[in-house]
Amino acid sequence: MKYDLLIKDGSVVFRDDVKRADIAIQNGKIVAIADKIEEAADQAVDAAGQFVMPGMIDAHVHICEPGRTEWEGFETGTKALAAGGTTTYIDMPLNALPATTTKEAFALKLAAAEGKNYVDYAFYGGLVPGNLENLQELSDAGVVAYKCFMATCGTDLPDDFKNVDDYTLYTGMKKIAELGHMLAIHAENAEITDHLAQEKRKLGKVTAFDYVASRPVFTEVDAVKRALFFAKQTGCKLHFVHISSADSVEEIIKARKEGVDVTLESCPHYFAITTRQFEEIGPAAKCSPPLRDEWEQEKLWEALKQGKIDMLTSDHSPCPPAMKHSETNDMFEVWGGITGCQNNVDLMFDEAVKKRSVPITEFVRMIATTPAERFRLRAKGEIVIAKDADIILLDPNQSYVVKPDNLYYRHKHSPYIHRTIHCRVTKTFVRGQAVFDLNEGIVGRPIGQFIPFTV
Ligand SMILES: NC(=O)NC(NC(N)=O)C(=O)[O-]
Ligand SMILES: [Zn+2]
Ligand SMILES: [Zn+2]
Repeated sequence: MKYDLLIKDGSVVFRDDVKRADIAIQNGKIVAIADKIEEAADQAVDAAGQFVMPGMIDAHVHICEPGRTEWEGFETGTKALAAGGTTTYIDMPLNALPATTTKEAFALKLAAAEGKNYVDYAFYGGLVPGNLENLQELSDAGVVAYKCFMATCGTDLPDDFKNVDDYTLYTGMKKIAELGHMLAIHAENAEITDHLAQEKRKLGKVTAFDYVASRPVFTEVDAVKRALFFAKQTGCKLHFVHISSADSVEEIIKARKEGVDVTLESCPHYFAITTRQFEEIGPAAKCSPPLRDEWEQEKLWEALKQGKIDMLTSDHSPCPPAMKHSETNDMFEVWGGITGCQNNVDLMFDEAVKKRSVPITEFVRMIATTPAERFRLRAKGEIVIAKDADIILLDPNQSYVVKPDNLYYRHKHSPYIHRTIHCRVTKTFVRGQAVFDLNEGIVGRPIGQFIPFTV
């Protein structure tokens, strides 16, 4: 038997342990795992001294194509994902035009994505006021889940995404439950955050600290609690995106114990950047919910160490540089969204595994295994026989400084520029094919495939 690819001598991260092993790949699948595999292969990769793990499944990415490809397109966005160690991503239904809220918009997304992706991908559909009748057709088209905003969205063209009113949230959950689907929620109280922002701006209070103060933790907790209450009424399965506070985590876990089928994600920036650092970095670090102070961040780290964070996602929400600039230094004016997906695996490995001794199996659970299970990407998320060979190599001892030149994004701004990261993704394989190699950069063709979802 001649294999297509052998990955030899690495420290392989399995579900429950890390073991030195060889991995054989044939036709894009993992076909053998053993201490030593002696058979021949077309290609052999020496992974000695490196961790071999499943590629990240980034369940929260905003590719802005079609319609706003000048913000970020499939090609540039997925090169960045591949270079950062992501092998599958789920695209959010907003920032492209039109927003993915009808089957027609879904078809436009699918067509625009064809032949441009370096990693595999699935799509979210949107729940917005007025599209209840479109939820079934989006399910039929293959969306992996639905997404809604309880906060006000940052874009406002006619074809853009709109946040839900209570009626839409409630009836949407009922319908999504009937469809056997899941609703993902951006949970912040729109009315309070909008009014606090207006108050601040009226007083000329427009710094990073003022922006953060306009979106206090309780506005996230409030939205989380209300959504959980609606979930209890409707039986809808929920997933909370980009949770920024330990208080929200606790509410979600409490509801889970009470029987709600609910998960949550958080993002590297909530663990790696504080409000004070946001003030120093400037608009590149603006996002919503905002980056929290040291005390809140420490509580979130505690939650992570206790295994309460189901998954990590990038919330890669890019924009052109002009939108991250304000003539009057008004933090409310600039785009809220972080360009960061390329550094997520190594940054979080550095912060969690290296600096805070989080077990590497826990890290892999958060970046790959749980997202695969929750979004039912059945061929993905784990190094076991018969799964797709979506595999990355990570060198735990290679430090580097993030520089614009290394970034594949359409626009090379990111809050992590100038940051030293003490480990590095060195190779990325999607279904056994190399898409990134540290020495050569992006390699091969855009081989990424759409993963249609069936309930
Ligand atoms: N329109 C956006 O991309 N928004 C995103 N922006 C952030 N997180 O700042 C998001 O996920 O809410
Ligand atoms: Zn959001
Ligand atoms: Zn987002």
